Amino acid sequence: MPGVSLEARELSKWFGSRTAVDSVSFTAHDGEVIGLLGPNGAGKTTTIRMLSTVLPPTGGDFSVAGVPSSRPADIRARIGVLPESAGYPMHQTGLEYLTYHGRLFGLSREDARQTAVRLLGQVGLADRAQSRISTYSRGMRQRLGIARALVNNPSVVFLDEPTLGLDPAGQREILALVRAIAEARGTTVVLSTHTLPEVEQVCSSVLILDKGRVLVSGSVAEVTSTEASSRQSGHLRVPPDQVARASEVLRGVPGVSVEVAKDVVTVTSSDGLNEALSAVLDARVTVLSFEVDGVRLSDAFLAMTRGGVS
Ligand SMILES: Nc1ncnc2c1ncn2[C@@H]1O[C@H](COP(=O)(O)OP(=O)(O)OP(=O)(O)O)[C@@H](O)[C@H]1O
Repeated sequence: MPGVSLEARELSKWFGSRTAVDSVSFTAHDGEVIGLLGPNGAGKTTTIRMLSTVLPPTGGDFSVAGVPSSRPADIRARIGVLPESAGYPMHQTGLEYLTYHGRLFGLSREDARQTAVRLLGQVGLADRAQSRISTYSRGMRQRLGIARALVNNPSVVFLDEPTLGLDPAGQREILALVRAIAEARGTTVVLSTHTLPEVEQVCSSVLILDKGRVLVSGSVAEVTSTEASSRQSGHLRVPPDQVARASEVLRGVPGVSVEVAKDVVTVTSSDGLNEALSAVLDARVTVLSFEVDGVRLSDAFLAMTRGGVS
């Protein structure tokens, strides 16, 4: 069983009378990629800023690799951060930049340089090590930022919207990198995003925030199955001359809503679809096919935040 790398207990932050984060609790393990998901203003960045010791919590506490939040300097030695909008010294090369940060963490000149070379290789920037950062694309700068977050070999890495503003290829590269960091190094990655498919692709667990509160947390599979059990849709294909009969029968089943497009009848029910299908068969309608939708995390998220996502 992997060890606990991050534990937040009732973490809260108020700005004046505004509650940005409200009693957030969760646990993350070594090698886990945990997605912080939520609409604008949900409290994702504030949560990351507290966990990375930039902002003191108003209430609650947390620990990183067993180090309590009352020791922020020791926590900073064990974490890496890619902030939402990271700035870079454009005149430096990638190699100089990472070497400098290695030195800040107390590495010798030679160790810092070796670490920088290794990390540049890991993030796919080996061939641009000697180029000035000003010549890097946005995706390359994000990868450099991730390399910087790994300089001190952290237990936990926080990535605040790492794919924001990247094209699909750039997004894919970052997500592959996130996966590699968690798998190869056993690092815990906390990744905040608005982009739902991103969580489905790369995260093992998810924390959905809305208005500062945790709406739901758990593995991606658990969160989607919670939603799946509460609402299900299926697509019924029948011969064209039986579509009207099928939809009439289905409209008579309690709790079922029906939409018809050509010869496909889409059935949605909060009580499962067995009763709807039985009613159609009892009415001797010929069923050519019946396909139940898989519920995606995006459906769960949209249902839970009532559409509050861009
Ligand atoms: N320094 C601050 N002073 C006052 N209010 C703040 C401050 N920082 C954040 N807030 C408020 O806290 C709430 C949560 O903001 P936060 O930036 O954490 O959300 P978010 O989920 O990261 O949003 P986004 O996806 O837009 O980045 C918002 O209502 C925001 O206006």
